[in-house]
Parts: sequence; C-alpha cells; structure tokens
Amino acid sequence: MAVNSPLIIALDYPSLDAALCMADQLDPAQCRVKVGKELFTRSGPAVLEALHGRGFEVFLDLKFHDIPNTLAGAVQAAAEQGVWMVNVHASGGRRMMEAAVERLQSHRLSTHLIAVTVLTSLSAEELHETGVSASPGEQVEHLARLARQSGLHGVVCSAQESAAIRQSCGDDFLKVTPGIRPAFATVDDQQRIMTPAAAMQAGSTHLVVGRPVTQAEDPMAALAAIVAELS
Ligand SMILES: O=C(O)c1cc(=O)[nH]c(=O)n1[C@@H]1O[C@H](COP(=O)(O)O)[C@@H](O)[C@H]1O
Repeated sequence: MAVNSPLIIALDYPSLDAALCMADQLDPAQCRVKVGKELFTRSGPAVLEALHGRGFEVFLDLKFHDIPNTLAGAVQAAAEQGVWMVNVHASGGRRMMEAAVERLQSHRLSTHLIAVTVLTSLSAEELHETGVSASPGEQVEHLARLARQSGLHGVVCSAQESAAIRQSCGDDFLKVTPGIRPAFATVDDQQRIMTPAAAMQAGSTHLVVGRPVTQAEDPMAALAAIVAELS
C-alpha cells in the first residue's frame, strides 16, 4: 500500500486488544504503525499478522543489539514476517550492522533496516554519564555515518539532528524521528523533542508519534491536529 504520510503511530499498549482497538480507528493509507517491546513481548507475532491483515505497514521496533550472528538471525526473522521496517542499535558496531544487511540481501528481503543512534530520552548529561564524551548531536552524527557506511537505509534520531544528518548522509537516507511533541502535548520522558511541522522542516523523513495521540483524551482529534499542522 502506498502510504501518503510520514506519520508512524507507536502502538505502545499492554495488550493485543488495546492495540487493535487503536489500529481500527486508523487508516492504513494515512499512517504506518509501530510495534514495540511491550506489545510484542505480550502478544508475539500475532500482532504483526493482525496489523498486516488490516493493511498496515509495520515498523517492528525491537532495537536489536547483539553479536553479529545472533542479530542477523533476529533481523531475518523479523523481515520474514513481512514487516516494513526493523531497527538495531548502531552502537553494536559496523560488523553487526553489515551482518544484518548481508543477511537481508542474501535472502532477497526488502525490509527497511535502520539504526538507533542516541535515544531521544537521553540528555547531554545522561549521555556523558554512559562514558560518551561527545554531545548528543556529535554522537548521533558519528553513528549515522557509520550506519550509512554499513549499508543501512537510515537511522532513528531526534528531529534536532535531522538537518545535520541530511547534510552528511543525504536526502534518501531515512531519518525516523521519535520525540515528536505538538504544542498541546506533554513532554513525558523525552528530552530531545520537536513539533511535527518543525521536524519535517528539519528534514525528518518519518515522524514517530505515540502518547500525544494514544494517551490523548480524544486520540482521533489529536491525530487530526497533527495532520493539519503538517498540511
Ligand atoms: O526506536 C524508536 O522507535 C525510539 C527511539 C528513540 O530514540 N526514542 C523513542 O522514543 N523511540 C520510540 O518511539 C516512541 C515514542 O513514543 P512517545 O514518546 O509516546 O511519542 C516509543 O515507542 C519509543 O520506544
């Protein structure tokens, strides 16, 4: 299905029923959906089948991070379930990312493979605390170049870093940006945030939106406000 929008709605729910209740209000021509660790751990592959059956393109966000052989097998397993996109941690290194790319290519799997750079929930101080002396912007840029050299299709980063990555890695390299917060939403546990319109202007190719829609009093009104902001 040709999806006519950069929006990816994060279905961060504790059950298959709750996730499908939201999905049934969404139009698969107007947005994609993301399945993350909580929902997948509870529901397993059944949630992918249910969403694919409804016509959605699915981003399976399990942020794989492991030795190359184990990680390549996990990426292959995700791709063989027909997901549109899957992610790994760029900090797993070049050989890990290359192993995943090679595995997808050797099995002719066309799933988009992207790398998480620095989580959008991390501030500069918290990043330094993990032993990284670079600023979040510098570290994201560094990992984005590494991901590109390793053959990945793009990265997960904050929209605050999209413009720099567009400069260094080009327009076609995907910049999938969570930490999207419309003016009406609360910041929650995110640190490096941007509004939907500003994120698109900065060069994000996809916007991941969870709680501003899923926890809104009227989720469809919140989504409509975001779509209006983007049009
Ligand atoms: O890979 C991700 O999707 C991801 C990476 C990141 O750096 N930050 C981040 O928030 N995410 C995910 O994006 C979603 C953001 O959700 P909200 O903060 O509720 O909009 C969550 O499902 C996170 O797991």
